[in-house]
Order: sequence, then structure tokens, then C-alpha cells
Amino acid sequence: MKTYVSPTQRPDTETVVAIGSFDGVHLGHQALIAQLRAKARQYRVPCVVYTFDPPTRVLTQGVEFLSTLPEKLDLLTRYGVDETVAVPFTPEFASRPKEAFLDDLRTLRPRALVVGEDFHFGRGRAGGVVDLRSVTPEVVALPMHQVSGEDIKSTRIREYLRVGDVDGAGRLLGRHYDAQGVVVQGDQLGRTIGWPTANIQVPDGKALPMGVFAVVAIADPALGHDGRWHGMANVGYRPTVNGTARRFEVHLFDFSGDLYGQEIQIKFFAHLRGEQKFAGLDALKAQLQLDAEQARALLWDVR
Ligand SMILES: Cc1cc2nc3c(=O)[nH]c(=O)nc-3n(C[C@H](O)[C@H](O)[C@H](O)COP(=O)(O)O)c2cc1C
Ligand SMILES: Nc1ncnc2c1ncn2[C@@H]1O[C@H](COP(=O)(O)OP(=O)(O)O)[C@@H](O)[C@H]1O
Repeated sequence: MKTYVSPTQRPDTETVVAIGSFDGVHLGHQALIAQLRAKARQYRVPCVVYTFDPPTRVLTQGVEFLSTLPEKLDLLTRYGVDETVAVPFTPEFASRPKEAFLDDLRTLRPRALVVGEDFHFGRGRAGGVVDLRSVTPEVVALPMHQVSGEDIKSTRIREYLRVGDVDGAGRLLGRHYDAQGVVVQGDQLGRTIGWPTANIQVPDGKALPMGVFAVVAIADPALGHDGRWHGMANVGYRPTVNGTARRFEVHLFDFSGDLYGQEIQIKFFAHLRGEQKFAGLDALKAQLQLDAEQARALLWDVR
């Protein structure tokens, strides 16, 4: 998939364009992309996603994002998008009048536009679906997509993650929620209780589910096991050892070796429990044994 940071960068040819933050590229976004691809086939032009980095709500409401830009681009490629224009969403960009946004859009020469029916743009969110019709008469405004009667929204997915409900998040995403990062040094306590845990550093602002989870880790195949390991992860503050900062730690089953500096992706499969304060390391150790048994049982038929 080709990627541009400004609409003026792409070649001067006709397109079809979907516009939005696409944070998480959830089932609603996937439905939008399906419509976009149908239009692209109809007009025999490339399908383009016009998106904002970071997602608009990160700037306007200070919330965490579900997908980093590389994750988003990866997902858009996977769902069949030909090109992405990812413009830096700065306070200046957000405060431009709606006409400036429409002018940018015209340079993409869209035959058709595909948006969610609640899409707004420009200073004060003054622009809407009606304004888009000045760019092309063919504006497809899709109603809010639902699964089992529930609206599919990035906000809802963030709420699920906050309480550790990775099932709920996964239902709206159409896949397991995941996060990737590099393994850094921790307090080297894990190995002393028989459960070494890789501390994963994710990009600032990346949303993580809170609690203890059964996970699948995707690592460098050179580490063995085809690069896929089952494991258990904790996202929390480690009250047992009086931790203060949020940590993301994972223990990989049947792995031994060094992971420092490795890039690892973690897929969250099931919520085991909330994080607790134990009386001491022995009590934590006993609980980790139970967590491991439960995680192994949940993952036994997962590749
Ligand atoms: C599956 C799992 C569950 C955990 N659950 C808790 C918990 O409930 N409470 C807690 O204080 N720490 C919990 N921890 C974090 C441990 O405190 C942490 O791994 C240990 O302090 C070692 O930290 P280190 O890797 O920085 O040495 C958990 C860790 C894992 C891997
Ligand atoms: N099964 C395993 N799961 C996770 N990390 C492991 C495992 N076996 C060895 N390690 C290594 O040990 C480190 C974790 O040991 P630990 O004592 O918890 O140290 P730290 O506090 O630095 O994370 C990991 O970063 C990794 O390099």
C-alpha cells in the first residue's frame, strides 16, 4: 500500500476516498472499506483512505489510541486499501475552516466519497456530509454499524479495555486486540520467584487492557517455536511490590533465553482476573501458578 502525508503528494488521477480517524480499524471501519472497494471496482480507480495521525480524539479529548500509525497502515493494507493519505493532525490542522479541508479533498479527485454519517470536519466540526457533496455528488454516508445491537465505536472499545474486557473489545474489532513493543529491563525480580517476565515498552499513548490475560506472543522466529508462544501477561501497577508506574509484562510458557531488545507483539486472548495486592511474593508466586494453568487450558487449541 502506498502512503502519503499530504493529499497533494499523490499522482493527479481519479480516486474513491474514505475519510476518518480509523482508530483500531474495527468492524465498522472494515464495513466502510468494503463499500470503498466496491466503488473502486465500479470506477476502476484506486481506493484511498484519508486519515489523521494521531486520531482526532487523541488531540481533542486526550484519550489513548487503539492503533499506532504503523499498526493502522498495516491493517488498512490487510483489508485491501490501495493508498493512504495520513495527515498530521495538529491543533493548526484542526482549526482550519471547513473550506480548506474541502480544497485538500478535491486534489484527490474523488469520484465517490465514503464516510460514516456522523462524520464532521474543520474548525468547530462545522463541516458535514452535506458539504462533501460540493466535492462530488456521490457521497455514501453509512449509518453506525452494529454487532448484536451494540454500536461499533472506538470509544466503546477503549471502555472495554479499561476494565480488561478483551472479549468485548475483540467482538467490536473483529480480531483480538494487540500491542507491540520492545523488551526492556525491569527490576529483575521475576526470575527470583521462578516467573521471568519480559517488560514490554509500547509507544506512548497506546491503549492497553488492564489486568491479567492469556496471550499469544509473536516474536522473532529465530527464537524458535515458529516465533509464536503462548503466555500470560499483566498490565498494571504491581501493588504487591509497591509499583507506581503502569507496566506491561509477559511470561512466555516453555521459553528460556534472553528477550532484551526484542520486538514482540502480544495478542490478548482472554481476561483471567484483575490485578491484586498480595501479602507477599510467595502468595503472588502461588497465584501465578494458577494463572499459568488457566491460561494454558484456555489456549490449548490456539496456534
Ligand atoms: C501473569 C502475571 C500476573 C501478575 N499479577 C500480579 C498481581 O496481581 N499483582 C501484582 O502486584 N503483580 C502481579 N504481577 C507482576 C509481578 O509483580 C511482576 O512480574 C514481578 O514484580 C516481577 O517484576 P520484574 O519483571 O520487573 O522483575 C503479575 C505478573 C504476571 C506475568
Ligand atoms: N519464559 C520467559 N518469559 C519471559 N521472559 C523470559 C523468559 N525466560 C527468560 N526471560 C528473560 O528474562 C527477562 C525477565 O526476567 P526478570 O527477572 O523478570 O527481569 P526484568 O525485571 O528485567 O524483566 C526477560 O526480559 C527475558 O529476557
